[in-house]
Amino acid sequence: MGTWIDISQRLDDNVAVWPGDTPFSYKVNWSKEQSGSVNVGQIKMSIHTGTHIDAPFHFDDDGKRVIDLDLDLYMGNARVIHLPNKTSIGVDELSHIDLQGVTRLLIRTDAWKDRSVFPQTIPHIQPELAAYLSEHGVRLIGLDLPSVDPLDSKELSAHHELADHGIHILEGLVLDGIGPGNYELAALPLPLVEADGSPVRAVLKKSP
Ligand SMILES: Nc1ccccc1C(=O)C[C@H](N)C(=O)O
Ligand SMILES: [Zn+2]
Ligand SMILES: [Zn+2]
Repeated sequence: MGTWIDISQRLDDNVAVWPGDTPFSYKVNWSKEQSGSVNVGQIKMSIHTGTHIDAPFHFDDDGKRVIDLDLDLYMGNARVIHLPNKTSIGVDELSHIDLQGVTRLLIRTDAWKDRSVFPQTIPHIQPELAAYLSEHGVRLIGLDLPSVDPLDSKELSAHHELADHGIHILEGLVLDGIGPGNYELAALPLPLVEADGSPVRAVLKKSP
């Protein structure tokens, strides 16, 4: 036992939230005393808090909602790579890495140091990387960051280019201490019918 490693952010009042977005809250809305039998909780949060996936509807009004996403994207073999101290991540940063057979690519940047505060700047994905990754068969990109674009971006070019190349986005991973290599990943979205994304519980298991 204990072979699955949790790579998700914990969800409590300390979780960092996109500036201006809905704060996270959990409360017992109907206590055992009130109901006579059970504590019944309620959560309120932005979908883009903690470890989550973006559905294309997040940045495209005509894009797929969470319920339309292929679950195979979020379960199966994944490659973890370590790219610390970058200001951005593009083809140059990945040129030394053999992506043969990599469907799910998780990038550990270590750039978000104190996860209780929202970062000021992050290394972003260069939009041109999308075509390169799709040529190599990548269908999911995951990062230990709250976005694939610069935090002040309005165009969200990387989000759009990735989606246009059939690459789905997993954000807010915790990859501290995860060595580069091959793993099994599970990070399933909730069956939210209309949503623009979903919180996930992301876990990794080292492949033999
Ligand atoms: N939560 C937000 C609130 C307001 C404005 C943007 C956002 C985002 O999350 C966008 C971000 N670029 C993203 O990676 O999805
Ligand atoms: Zn998001
Ligand atoms: Zn995003």
